[in-house]
Amino acid sequence: MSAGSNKIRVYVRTRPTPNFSHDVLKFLPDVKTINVDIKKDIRKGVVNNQPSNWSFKADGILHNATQEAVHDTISRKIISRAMEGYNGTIMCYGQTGAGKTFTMTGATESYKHRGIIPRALQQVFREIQERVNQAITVQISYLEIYNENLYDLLSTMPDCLTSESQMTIVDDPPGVNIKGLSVHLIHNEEEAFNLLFEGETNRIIAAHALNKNSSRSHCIFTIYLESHSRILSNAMYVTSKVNLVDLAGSERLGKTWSEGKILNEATYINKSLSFLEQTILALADRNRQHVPFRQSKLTYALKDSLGGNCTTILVANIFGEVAHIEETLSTLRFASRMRAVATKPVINEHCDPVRMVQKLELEIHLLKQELAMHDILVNRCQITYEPLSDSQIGEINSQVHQFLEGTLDEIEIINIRQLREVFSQFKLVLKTKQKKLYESLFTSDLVIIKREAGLVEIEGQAVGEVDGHGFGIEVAPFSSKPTRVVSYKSIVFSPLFSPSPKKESPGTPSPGKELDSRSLSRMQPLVTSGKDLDGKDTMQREQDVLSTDLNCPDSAGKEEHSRPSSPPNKAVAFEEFKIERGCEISRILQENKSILSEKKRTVKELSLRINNVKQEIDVAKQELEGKRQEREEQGEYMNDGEVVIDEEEFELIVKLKDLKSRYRSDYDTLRDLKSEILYCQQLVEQCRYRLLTEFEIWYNESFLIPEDIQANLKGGGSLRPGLIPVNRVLALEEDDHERFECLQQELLMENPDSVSFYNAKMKIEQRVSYT
Ligand SMILES: Nc1ncnc2c1ncn2[C@@H]1O[C@H](COP(=O)(O)OP(=O)(O)OP(=O)(O)O)[C@@H](O)[C@H]1O
Repeated sequence: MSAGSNKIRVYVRTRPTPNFSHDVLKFLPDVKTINVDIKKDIRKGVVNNQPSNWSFKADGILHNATQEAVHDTISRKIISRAMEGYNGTIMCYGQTGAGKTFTMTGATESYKHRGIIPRALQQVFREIQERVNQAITVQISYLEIYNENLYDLLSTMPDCLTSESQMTIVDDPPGVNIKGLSVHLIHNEEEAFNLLFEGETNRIIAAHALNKNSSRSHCIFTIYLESHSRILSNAMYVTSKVNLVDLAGSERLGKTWSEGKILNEATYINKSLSFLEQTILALADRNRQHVPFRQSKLTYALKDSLGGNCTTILVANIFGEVAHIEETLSTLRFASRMRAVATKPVINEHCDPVRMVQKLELEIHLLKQELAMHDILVNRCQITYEPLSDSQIGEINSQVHQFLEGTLDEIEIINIRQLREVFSQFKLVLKTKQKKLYESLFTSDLVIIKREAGLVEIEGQAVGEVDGHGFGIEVAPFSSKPTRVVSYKSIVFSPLFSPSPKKESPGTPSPGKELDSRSLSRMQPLVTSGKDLDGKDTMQREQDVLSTDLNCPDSAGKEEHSRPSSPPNKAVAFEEFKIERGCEISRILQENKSILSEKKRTVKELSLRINNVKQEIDVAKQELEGKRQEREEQGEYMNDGEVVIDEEEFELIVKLKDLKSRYRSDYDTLRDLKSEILYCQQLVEQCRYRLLTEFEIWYNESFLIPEDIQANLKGGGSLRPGLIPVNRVLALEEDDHERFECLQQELLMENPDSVSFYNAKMKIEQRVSYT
């Protein structure tokens, strides 16, 4: 959180003196402007043409101000903001003896004259008491920079383990830290003051002419604050640090009459202050890319405070006597430059990982309770929400496979975790399939493609074979299939009820498969089981054929002809039969044969086409394999884990897919056509059988069975055609005929339903006897 961009604020504080030069230093009524008017005779050695009037701007002038006023004006607000997470820095700059230490620390022997540090510490603990909703911890450290060396002013404390040599300045974003500097946790004012005074005692002080207690070093007293909310259970907390800096006095070496060690110190002090000034100049110059913080320990240690994310205030301590006007001018110039430096205070907010985990755990616990209550209300008590075990994941994997195979209708979703796992398993299956499919494009085995597509595996078979049943294109000729060869001589009588074709016979179209209805409708079955193709039942069609025969114009005439003394040649009679009495059956047979041969021709053409496609597939696969090898030899391009192929290879893959699609389509057509052919063959056979049977009946009746017996077989007679075996009928004497008639009547009386049974039995016997 940023509080916006600010400039370093500057306050001028004067050391009270009865000899204050009001003529030279004039504070304007706005209490922000200082005019310096130096009379030429005051500035000895100054060239006359140099300016002798200056005007300096400050954010406030604390002339003869009390310690309390100084604290109220300068440090109170910084401490308050530090409690909220903003860093703050207060620096005292000025010539030696101008009152820097007095401002910062104050007179340690006088409570009334205590400086900013003790007052800040007091304010911190008072605010802690007031901020009951915050748990604030306070720590302090006290660093001294003397002759470019770092010293821990609190290292003499019992709990301090740091030695001087271990301290280094570390630029550790977002701030600078003094590694090795002891930081002390304090719980109240008293502990804080103890440490302050301890530090003051350890401060290196060397007396010189201007200040008998002159501090010859830069001191940084730091207060560290960390604030957590007592109300909110969130894991956010703020930290801040307040640097209270008492710089060593700027001085003119000649003026302080320093010599020896003191002179050496003064050199260091002036050097570091000079670097501080250069740093300030660099910070104030917006065009400067580099700010030389590291050229002195002081600037490096104050890197955060100078132009960082910190509220910074400079106290320009001046000693307003005429004798110190040059130092005063120098201090005011420095202060003016400081006012040009921008700072950007930012709240230091952090997240406590431990508290965050605790908070989230608590929230999870509460949500689980809510969920459990919800499940009880909707009768889902058996549901658990723990992470899935390996066996549960395995079960989900199995369910997904069953679902995809169709053996499982649906996967019951019980919770989000399970749902996510289901999707994950689907993804896994999909990726595996994709990988296999891709690989299959480069294999020479067509079988893998068919398996992926859910088609029948035809590995090791000739093209056109189905499941190894030897249904080969141009491989297994139809003639090799068992066909019923009906001998002209073997059939002598037509059964009223011929055996029905088996429903599941190879030649019968499989259920759900539509045959070529146009060509099949032209096929004319003579005998089928139940209903035939045009909806007539078997008995009806049988009667139609018989009636066709009876209606034949020549047949009636033939009956009128006188019977020849000896039976004619059967072959000649058969040819005659086909033209006359059996003309209709013969015509149907010829039509069926013609349809059959047409379908066989189509099969032949289709087989040739399939073989050609197969050859094209083989060629395409060879080319694709060549491309793949070439790609592997030249090194493969990868993109997101996928192999990149060139356009030619892609076109080959597409072509191969197209050819395989055509192959599958033609293959399916061929399979259906083969079923139709087998069915047609059955019809042709049935037709042929019927023709021969009818001929035998006609031939027997016309030339072999005596006429008196035939009279009994006709309508109104006691015997019906086919009821009695011909050989037996022919062998019966008159009495036997009567007895047989009686026996038959008895049997029919006893069991009328036995007619069909005896009828069929007799026909078989008749056929055997004629054979
Ligand atoms: N505002 C003041 N009111 C009363 N006495 C003061 C004030 N400012 C300074 N003094 C006195 O002036 C003397 C010098 O002050 P101080 O030690 O604070 O100067 P300094 O700037 O810190 O000098 P140095 O840089 O040498 O340490 C001290 O004895 C101090 O008590």
